[in-house]
Amino acid sequence: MTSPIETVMRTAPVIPVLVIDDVASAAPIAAALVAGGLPVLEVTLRTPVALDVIREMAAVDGAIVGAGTVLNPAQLDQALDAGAQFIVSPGLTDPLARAAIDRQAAFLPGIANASDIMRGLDLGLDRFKFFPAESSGGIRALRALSGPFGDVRFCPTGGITPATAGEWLDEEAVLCVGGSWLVKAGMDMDGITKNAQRAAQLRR
Ligand SMILES: O=C(O)C(=O)C[C@H](O)[C@H](O)COP(=O)(O)O
Repeated sequence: MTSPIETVMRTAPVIPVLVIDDVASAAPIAAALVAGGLPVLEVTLRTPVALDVIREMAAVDGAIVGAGTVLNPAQLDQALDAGAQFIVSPGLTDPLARAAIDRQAAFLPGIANASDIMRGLDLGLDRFKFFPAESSGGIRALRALSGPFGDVRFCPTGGITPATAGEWLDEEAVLCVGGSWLVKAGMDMDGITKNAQRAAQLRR
């Protein structure tokens, strides 16, 4: 059976990683990304308004909104209460993983090495964010990890660019990639939609 997080990972080739400071921009940005063909959105809990941003974006037609930078069970619960449909963490801790499993949340924890993956497998998890992807060894590291862990699938994130995303997506172990390049401060909505359109065409 396809797990809820795998369904999210297979929905679009690229997950925009969003750091939004201004709640008023949330719905227009989400709509611009959805219009460009990227409905899966990761709102990082890096700004004080992130939970409000999740609420606003979750109300946008077609958007599948998750929370990123979720570090502990308290943040997990806040994000789920705000309407997050999936939960992303830069790492993997027992308390967070157990809480995510307990809440039946679609959960994408970060891993960077074999030991992280093994802890995840022990908890029953086999879909991971590979973070930080480029500085942890890039595609060569991912291929090496896929040897012993052939059934594990990844969303590499961290250092991925429009120029390299396609190479990552060519890897069998990669279901999608994450990146912050789609939305940067000062971009207008047309620019965001164009970025999304280019990224959406990267599907294998
Ligand atoms: O805050 C978090 O927990 C994260 O999710 C980290 C982000 O995924 C990366 O910072 C995105 O990496 P870039 O695309 O290289 O900017």
